[in-house]
Amino acid sequence: MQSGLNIEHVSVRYRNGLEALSDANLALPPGSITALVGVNGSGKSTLFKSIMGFVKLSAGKVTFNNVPMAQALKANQVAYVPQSEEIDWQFPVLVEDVVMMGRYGHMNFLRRAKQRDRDLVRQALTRVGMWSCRQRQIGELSGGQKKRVFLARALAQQAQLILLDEPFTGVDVTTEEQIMALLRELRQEGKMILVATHNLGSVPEFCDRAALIKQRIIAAGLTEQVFTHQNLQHTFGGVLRHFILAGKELHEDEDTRKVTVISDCERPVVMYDQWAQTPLSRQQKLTAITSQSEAQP
Ligand SMILES: Nc1ncnc2c1ncn2[C@@H]1O[C@H](COP(=O)(O)OP(=O)(O)OP(=O)(O)O)[C@@H](O)[C@H]1O
Repeated sequence: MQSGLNIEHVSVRYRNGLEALSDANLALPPGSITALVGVNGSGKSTLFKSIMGFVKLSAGKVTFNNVPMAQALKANQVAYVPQSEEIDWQFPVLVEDVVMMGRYGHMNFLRRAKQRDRDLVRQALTRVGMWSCRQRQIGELSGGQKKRVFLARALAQQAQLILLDEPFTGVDVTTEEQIMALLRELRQEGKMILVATHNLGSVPEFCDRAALIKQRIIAAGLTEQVFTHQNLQHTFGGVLRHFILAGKELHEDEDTRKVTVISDCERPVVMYDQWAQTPLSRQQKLTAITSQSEAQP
């Protein structure tokens, strides 16, 4: 079997009888960032919870580097950054204490931090640009700052597999780009990252792989192979909007290439002709979207 994360034939049925995941299969190789994309209620969080052992599997198994997931979790190899709504921000705790929680699994039951733990907390907070906020209460921070603190906790944990549930919700473009840059660095270091996101437009920018989910994994693999119009349409059904821009609406010269814009209402995916050919810059994307709205009265 391949090293990395392997999810094989996993099904999850909640107590109310709803089958949120059905025969899901997904593999994450070392040194990769995989986007997990699907509509609300398609099973993204349930998939995370089944990796973390928070829900009982009704069928299938999850392994990490060829050992059962429970063993990998015990060895602190997995960090989970949940959706912001799942965290109690009223809980009075300092930023540096949140990050130190990433070290708990490496400490004995007395949870007394050693110098190495403190060094890793400092390095992690510095890396996400939050060291100067270390003495602040977590609840006082902005949405983007909170996300960075939770990312720092995952860094301090030195996890091999990092699960991020909607890391870009409520985050400005600068913070989004900082988070993406950090994730790329982590990929270089050989880590595996699974990111649930509704931000379709950012997926080709930083995810080398993608998995489309709708109770089952509809398609998974290299982003350019998975992120096709047909697969996205199947995943999003009627929710998806799709425009093709060409001719005078797009070009003032003889360039005949088309731009395809696919959106589920957050940031759209923009493809210039054959999409793997020419990734567009942010400015080009904005221009394309503006041209579209001007072109459609
Ligand atoms: N604890 C639970 N008990 C019963 N049903 C649940 C429970 N948690 C989730 N569900 C249901 O399982 C399905 C999948 O939910 P899940 O939270 O995994 O979706 P999601 O893709 O993460 O959605 P979103 O994009 O809105 O975060 C939904 O129909 C949801 O209502």
